[in-house]
Amino acid sequence: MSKIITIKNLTIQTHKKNQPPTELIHGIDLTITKGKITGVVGESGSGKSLTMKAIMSILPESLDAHMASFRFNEEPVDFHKRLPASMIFQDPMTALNPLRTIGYHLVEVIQRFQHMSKRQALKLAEAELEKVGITYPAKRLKQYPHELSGGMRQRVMIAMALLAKPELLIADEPTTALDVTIQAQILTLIKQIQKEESLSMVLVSHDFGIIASMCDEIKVMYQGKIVEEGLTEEVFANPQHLYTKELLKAIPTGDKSDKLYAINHQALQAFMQHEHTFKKVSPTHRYLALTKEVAYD
Ligand SMILES: Nc1ncnc2c1ncn2[C@@H]1O[C@H](COP(=O)(O)OP(=O)(O)OP(=O)(O)O)[C@@H](O)[C@H]1O
Repeated sequence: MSKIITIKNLTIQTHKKNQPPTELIHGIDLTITKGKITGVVGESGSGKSLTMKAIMSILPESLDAHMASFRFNEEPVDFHKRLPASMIFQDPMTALNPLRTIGYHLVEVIQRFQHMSKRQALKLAEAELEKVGITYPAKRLKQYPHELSGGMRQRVMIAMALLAKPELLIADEPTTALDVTIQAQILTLIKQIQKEESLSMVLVSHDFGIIASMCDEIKVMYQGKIVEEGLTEEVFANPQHLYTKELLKAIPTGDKSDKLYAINHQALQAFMQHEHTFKKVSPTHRYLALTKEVAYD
């Protein structure tokens, strides 16, 4: 299967004046398969967002990224260059200007990528809003971000991301801020768009349930490393890394009497302190295994 992204040995560290650097991402190799949805799952702080921002070349200035190589569509590229990729974030409000209408935002993106009059661009914007399931699109174009619901704002973000004609779409916790019903609607929309256009996509979430239901492949991140990766059914049916097993136990079953499962970080910490190497389970499934057998608990 061809890869849209192949990164070798990505390291991200802080660089602050008069302070020793802290390494946040510890030399990961990352591949994203073309035309599929890849899920990146892990708890808050595991490094999911930083890794995605490194792909998009939008890391904050206080951080340095290094990589041994970076390929886009199997071709080497300079990783400081902006790729034909779009990213959707958890909170659409931070990406939308509160003083500008929805129409302004959409026209701005359209005119950045296509030579078109404002009138033509507005027509295209209206059609795009309809495509992402927004009712009364002509009226919405004249409204301001705060006049729309959270779910609708996220639909606008998806429309904006698509109007940039991306070859890769990265959605970073796109539904975390939404309530459950709206969450399901947005996920269905994302899946539908991905299928229709065979778009290459990355979905980032701390929720293994969402990742398992949406994605073709999974990468599990923990403490700045990918600790397990494989096809969804492989990782789900046959988890290998202790952290993956813990995440799977933590998926809520929907049963009200269910107690929230607390991940056993103590055992994990002890485990992670030992030396690791990747071990293959299948050509597509591998995990970070202890180099030597040690008792860690
Ligand atoms: N600008 C920064 N300067 C210093 N440390 C940072 C910076 N941004 C993120 N970090 C740290 O890097 C680690 C990884 O952060 P990252 O945002 O990638 O995590 P995440 O898995 O996406 O979690 P979340 O869902 O909470 O964003 C965290 O420990 C975080 O505190």
